[in-house]
Amino acid sequence: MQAGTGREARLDGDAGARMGGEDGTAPEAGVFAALPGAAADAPILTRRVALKEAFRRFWPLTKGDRRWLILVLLLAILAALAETVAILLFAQLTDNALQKGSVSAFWSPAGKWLAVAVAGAVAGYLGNSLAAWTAERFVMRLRARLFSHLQTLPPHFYQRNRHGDLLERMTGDVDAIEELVISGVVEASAAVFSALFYAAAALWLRWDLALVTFFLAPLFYVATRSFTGRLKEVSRRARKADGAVTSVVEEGLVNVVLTQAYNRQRDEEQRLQREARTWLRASVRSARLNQFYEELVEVLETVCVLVIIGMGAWEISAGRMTLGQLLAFAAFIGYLFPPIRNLGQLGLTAVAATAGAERLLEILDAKPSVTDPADSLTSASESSTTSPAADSPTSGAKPSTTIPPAASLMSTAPRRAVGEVEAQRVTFHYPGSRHEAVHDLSFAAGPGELLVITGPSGAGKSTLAALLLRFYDPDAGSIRLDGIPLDRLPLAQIRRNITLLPQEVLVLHDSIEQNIACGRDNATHDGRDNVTHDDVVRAARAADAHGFVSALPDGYDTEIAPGTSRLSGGQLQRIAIARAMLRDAPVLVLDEPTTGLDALAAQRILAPLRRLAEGRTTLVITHHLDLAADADRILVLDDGRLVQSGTHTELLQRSGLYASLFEARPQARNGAGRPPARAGPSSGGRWGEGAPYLGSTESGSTVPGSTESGAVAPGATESGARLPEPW
Ligand SMILES: Nc1ncnc2c1ncn2[C@@H]1O[C@H](COP(=O)(O)OP(=O)(O)OP(=O)(O)O)[C@@H](O)[C@H]1O
Repeated sequence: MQAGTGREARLDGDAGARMGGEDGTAPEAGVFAALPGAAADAPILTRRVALKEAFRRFWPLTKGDRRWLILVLLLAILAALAETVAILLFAQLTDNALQKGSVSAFWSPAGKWLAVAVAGAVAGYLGNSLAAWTAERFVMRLRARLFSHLQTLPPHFYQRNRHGDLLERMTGDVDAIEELVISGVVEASAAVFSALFYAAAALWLRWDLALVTFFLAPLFYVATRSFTGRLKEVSRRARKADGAVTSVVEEGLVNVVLTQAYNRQRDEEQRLQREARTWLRASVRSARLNQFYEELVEVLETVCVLVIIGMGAWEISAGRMTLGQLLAFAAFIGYLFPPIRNLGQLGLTAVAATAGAERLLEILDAKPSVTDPADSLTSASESSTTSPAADSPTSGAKPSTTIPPAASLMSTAPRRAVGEVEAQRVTFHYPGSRHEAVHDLSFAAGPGELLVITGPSGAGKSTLAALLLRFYDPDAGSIRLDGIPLDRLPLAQIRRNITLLPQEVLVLHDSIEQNIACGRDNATHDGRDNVTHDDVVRAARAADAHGFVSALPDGYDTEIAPGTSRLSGGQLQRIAIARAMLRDAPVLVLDEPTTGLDALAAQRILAPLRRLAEGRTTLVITHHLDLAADADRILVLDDGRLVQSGTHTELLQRSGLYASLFEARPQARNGAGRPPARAGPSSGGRWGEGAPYLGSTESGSTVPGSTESGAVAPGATESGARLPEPW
């Protein structure tokens, strides 16, 4: 509940200018001044927000706590009233007890003074405690609101905005808004009431002297006004500088391995120093401005006090005033200064907080790229008879020929889809980019089918995965699940039925058990509502993860965290497979499941992947063409277009991109380009199961040279040096 000087003291000079360009953060406003809602398409843009608008946008968050705010105000009024009465009692004591030297005249006013002081102290204590509680609740609510909004924003929003800056917005800027909306309102109201009481008491004592003093009040106003503009600018830059420093620190921590491996410590330190210098300049400038303002107000107060004492001396000498009255009058005027000074300071704090408001509104105004369809519940019956694609504004596709009854999928209740996936003439470009990442792409896949999607880097494979999960809607064409366009399905329903295994295994900061359990919907971070330990172990066994997890000292309770995982890439991949097993969705999208794994580790995840894919519609995005050999169909993409489709054998027979990619793969370049034979009945299925060097499985077969615990057996290396054959 401080008037904000402490926070501003951390602010900076010219961070904004730098951040606009080189370091990839939000540019200054000017030509970039953004329309509300446009921010998801580009780095967050700065839109100037007036104090009134900032207040209007955030005030609704106080709903539910407004009665407490009123109580805080009443307590503040009570405390100010107690202070006023105490000063009057002090005047009484001076005149009746001190000046006359009468001890008997001391007790009554002294007793009253003590009672009033205690009442004031209780009111002050309760008021401040309640104010702090309300303020923190506001902060929690605002942070939750921001966090939940951030979670709806599309992947490119995070690619284009620095995480550190977003973190700073979630912390520093949220605090600034609290100072504006809660502390600001409470302190300003308390200051107004205190000022009114003291002014009224001063007028009551000597209205003529009081009026003379009040004439000096505009001086305070002028002083405050002259600082407002400058402080707002410095605060705006400082908030950005805070974000830049946090970003550099966060990126430094994430990239610590790169930093150490490439001896980049000095570069990183210099980067931090550059941002810190910018922050330092703003911080010092802000502190100087605030201090200058404080000192100016002190001088003005001294002028006022000297005027009062001068007038008081004249009045006492003329016998028109007692010493007690003069002291009380001086006290009231003296007490009047802090609330007035507070009001001025609060004005500056509020102005500074608008810089934080601008940064938060930029996030809140960024729109998710996709939302739940408004009519997903009501249109269930209609969608079973006509093609919803026909009237979908985003769809340029022809109506689907067969639309199955879809009511179950259209409902928000978790229902299992059959798993028919169909893309119809899908075209898409990323927001802010002119290049079409996917162009006129069509394909279909059903349960039990394995589709491999391959192509050179940048061909649009991962984009297709993003479209399938409906992170984005196509610009033209449609993607359907069980015949229903994705944009007609609730998002939760799509993601319940289509599981994505992204390239990079995503890990929660939690136990391995929870990292697997979170695959099931509503399995909370710390609760296991609908997942038992046995479920987790079963999934881990099927993913060939149980062995190495059990071998860890803390087993399933072993804590892992993003970026600091104690597990190898292959082990993490198997945790992700166990998670997907538990999720048990009818459609699977595997984006480069073997990325970053050496040949042996890649081989070890094939069997669990095969078990995972069983009976599901599986789309595997991969450069790893040995995975493609057993696919039912291979789609070859190039520059967003489908250029070839067929089985491995068919595509090899036709010369074309697939054959070139297959020939160019590392194993082929090493002179071992023999395509793996399609698994026959004896080998038991797809993806090389039954190959002699296949990784160990929970059923007990063991890979030569490797152990289930992840340890490397004698004579073999993790890099697969002993791998007998290319696969
Ligand atoms: N967020 C984005 N904003 C703009 N363009 C993007 C974005 N993400 C990808 N692209 C572009 O879309 C095209 C397809 O990218 P995509 O990541 O889908 O390729 P890919 O085939 O998965 O590549 P890789 O095999 O290297 O992962 C590329 O030209 C890429 O530059």
